[in-house]
Amino acid sequence: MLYWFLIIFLATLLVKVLHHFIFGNYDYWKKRGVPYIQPKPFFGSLVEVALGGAHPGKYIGQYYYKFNSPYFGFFAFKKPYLVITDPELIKTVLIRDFNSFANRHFVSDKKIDPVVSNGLFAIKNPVWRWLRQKLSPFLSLAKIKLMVPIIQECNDCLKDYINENVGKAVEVKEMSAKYATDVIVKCSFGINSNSFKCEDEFRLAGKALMGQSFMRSLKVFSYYYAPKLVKIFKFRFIESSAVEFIRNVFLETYRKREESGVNNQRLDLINILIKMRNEGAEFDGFKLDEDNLVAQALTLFSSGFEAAASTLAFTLHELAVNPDVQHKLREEIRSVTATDKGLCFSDIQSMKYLDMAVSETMRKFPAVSFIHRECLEDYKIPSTGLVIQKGTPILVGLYGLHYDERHFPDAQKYKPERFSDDNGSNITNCTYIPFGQGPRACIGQMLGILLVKMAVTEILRNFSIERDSTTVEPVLLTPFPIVQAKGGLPLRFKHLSVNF
Ligand code: HEM
Repeated sequence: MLYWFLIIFLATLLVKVLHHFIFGNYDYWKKRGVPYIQPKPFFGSLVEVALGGAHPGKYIGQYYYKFNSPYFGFFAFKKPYLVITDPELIKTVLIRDFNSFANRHFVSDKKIDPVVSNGLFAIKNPVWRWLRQKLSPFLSLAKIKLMVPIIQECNDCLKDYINENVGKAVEVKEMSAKYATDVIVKCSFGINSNSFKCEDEFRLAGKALMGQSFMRSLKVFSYYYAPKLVKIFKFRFIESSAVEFIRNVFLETYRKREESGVNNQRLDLINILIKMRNEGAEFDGFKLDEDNLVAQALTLFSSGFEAAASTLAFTLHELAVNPDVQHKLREEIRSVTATDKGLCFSDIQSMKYLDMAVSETMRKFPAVSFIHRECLEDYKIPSTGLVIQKGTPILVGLYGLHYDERHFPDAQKYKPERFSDDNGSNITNCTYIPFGQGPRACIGQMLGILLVKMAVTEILRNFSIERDSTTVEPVLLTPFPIVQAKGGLPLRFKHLSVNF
């Protein structure tokens, strides 16, 4: 009798343990009355994404219409995540109650990746707030204006490159990545990376950062959705070769600059970091030692060039497949800029249609799919009473938000007019957030926009942009976490018959 009792007891225990291992707490959202994406045993709700069958932003985005709720849940393996969809709630999380959500949900483990974890993107509050305040002067409006001549030099290289390739199919994503690399490296470090002239090491480092290999995608996926895999396999977010290259270049430039003395007129990133270090800046045990200096340089480079390149490439694509928009934009550029002169900041700022076109690109193809936050203390949502538990990852999905027909009717269409003075003022707050929102929004927004606008202006002043026979429209996104078009973005450039 005892024997049978023991067997039944052990069998029940085994079933329970197995059930927990496979299904975890998959009733977590149900118990709280939150609609959720049904999980698959063990893997959770993102199996299709993890297996490379769907772009994460588009995959999560499709559920915006399925649930009539200000939020919905999903499971990454067994961990519950909350996606917030209601603009008021997004405003509450990103701005109003920011202190309860100040950190990005992203692995930040100094033992596994000391460089990335100490960079502005990954570092946790309160060190984050202190660091952000210190780095902000590098990307202030006054500094951005001083960067115009530097960007113009990179623009000239871009123009030469297109001139050499007129009439041929040009992969504009790669072209835009070269240009954005040159701009960010020159503005941050004062170095010419010359990506158009040779397969420069900065460009190679960029490719290592943003490549779409299986391993790269797995690492990016794990940093957001499978932190345990990061810990078990000690995944470094960025390839060691890329880190080493940037470290060497950065420190060499840093030391040379330190020896020659800081020129206060030229407050690029290196000079700002030298000043901070000389002032003995330190907060809560966080010091600007060499590793932490390199971390900031690498973070700005890696966060900046891909997003800006993606925005530029998709803008060029949309201009090629919407010739009426291209024509209208060229007319505006023609009316504002002089033929024989470089571009100036006020010209760029004064072009309303240019701003509308770039804004519409960032609505249709936000370079970053999700805004990630982590709940830092149990938090009761005022409007519904749901308590978000401490440690819960919160997502705002830009592909859901920007394609929501209630806010952007005919959302699949490229319509810069959505952002005209008349229409733009009707856009509901926090339904259009390509740079995120609140204190932790993109620090490089002004530089990113400026470099995109200057390139578009220079290209349209000199060339017409046309489809190639291999251009795919509508664009399909690859299933990788980094936003990329399937089959690339091939286009052709022609000289304008009447130059201006
Ligand atoms: C068109 C170009 C760009 C787009 C669309 C873009 C988009 C974004 C987005 C969506 C975020 C997350 C914001 C949030 O969590 O609320 C972000 C963060 C960030 N971006 Fe950008 N970005 C661009 C250009 C740049 C550039 C040029 C730089 C640097 C030179 C840069 C540096 C950063 C950094 C460091 C962060 C983390 C900020 C923090 O946590 O305090 N970005 N960006």
